[in-house]
Amino acid sequence: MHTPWADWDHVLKVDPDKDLVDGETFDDVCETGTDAIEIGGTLDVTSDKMERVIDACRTHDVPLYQEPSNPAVVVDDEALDGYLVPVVMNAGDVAWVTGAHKEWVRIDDVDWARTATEAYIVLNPEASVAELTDADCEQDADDVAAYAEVAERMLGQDVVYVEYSGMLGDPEKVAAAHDALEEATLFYGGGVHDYDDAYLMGERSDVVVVGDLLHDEGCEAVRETVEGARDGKAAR
Ligand SMILES: CC(C)=CCC/C(C)=C/CC/C(C)=C/CC/C(C)=C/COP(=O)(O)OP(=O)(O)O
Ligand SMILES: O=P(O)(O)OC[C@@H](O)CO
Ligand SMILES: [Mg+2]
Repeated sequence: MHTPWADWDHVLKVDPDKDLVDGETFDDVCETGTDAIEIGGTLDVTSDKMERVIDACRTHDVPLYQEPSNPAVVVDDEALDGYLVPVVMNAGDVAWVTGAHKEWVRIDDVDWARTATEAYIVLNPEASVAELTDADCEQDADDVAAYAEVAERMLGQDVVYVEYSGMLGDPEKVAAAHDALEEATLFYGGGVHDYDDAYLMGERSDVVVVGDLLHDEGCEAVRETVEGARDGKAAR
């Protein structure tokens, strides 16, 4: 699979279980200027909710990826540019490192040409993803850097994802992950609510991921984060 994310500054994570702001449509979502849409989510995600988002986005030319939270919700749809499958480096339950992945590969016919993984380092203990995966979120900057290096060097990961979902993360820890990587792309997601947050994380990562803001405040707010991520990266 080629690595389109190498050119991205910003990704919008659409939770299929959450509504858009009143009056906004996926046409507006696709016009925010984001570089790609990841259809993700943790709780209550079903494949028909996924399909609804895919159908609403398929007529636009924004790259569209599914980030499946478990094998049962993987949607087989040519409208998807591909799948970005999390591997949770600091999960307390091995199911979220290789267990679910083994089951997916055992029962499904995976399209490896369109499938890549994201080596997640989950750092917000309040996030659903932390609870679901029993993640050990107590990681210092040198721990985070070491996980990033293991992901790239030992596990050959192209994407490392520092996940603070629901809160703005510690910039030092994000920078530590970024400094530990040679070729791999660092995604940062969590609590980005405005231009300044996006700029701050754009300076320390390669791709800024925005999720809840879309559902809480809408597309204009998201547009601000696209600018902030771009400007922060350009200032590096
Ligand atoms: C092997 C396959 C096909 C799937 C398993 C993939 C894995 C390891 C999933 C575990 C991590 C996970 C649940 C990722 C889903 C995307 C994500 C991080 C959603 C954000 O969830 P939160 O923001 O914590 O939840 P809410 O915002 O919904 O409360
Ligand atoms: O919802 P937020 O806090 O923006 O986080 C985005 C993404 O990292 C969630 O997986
Ligand atoms: Mg969330």
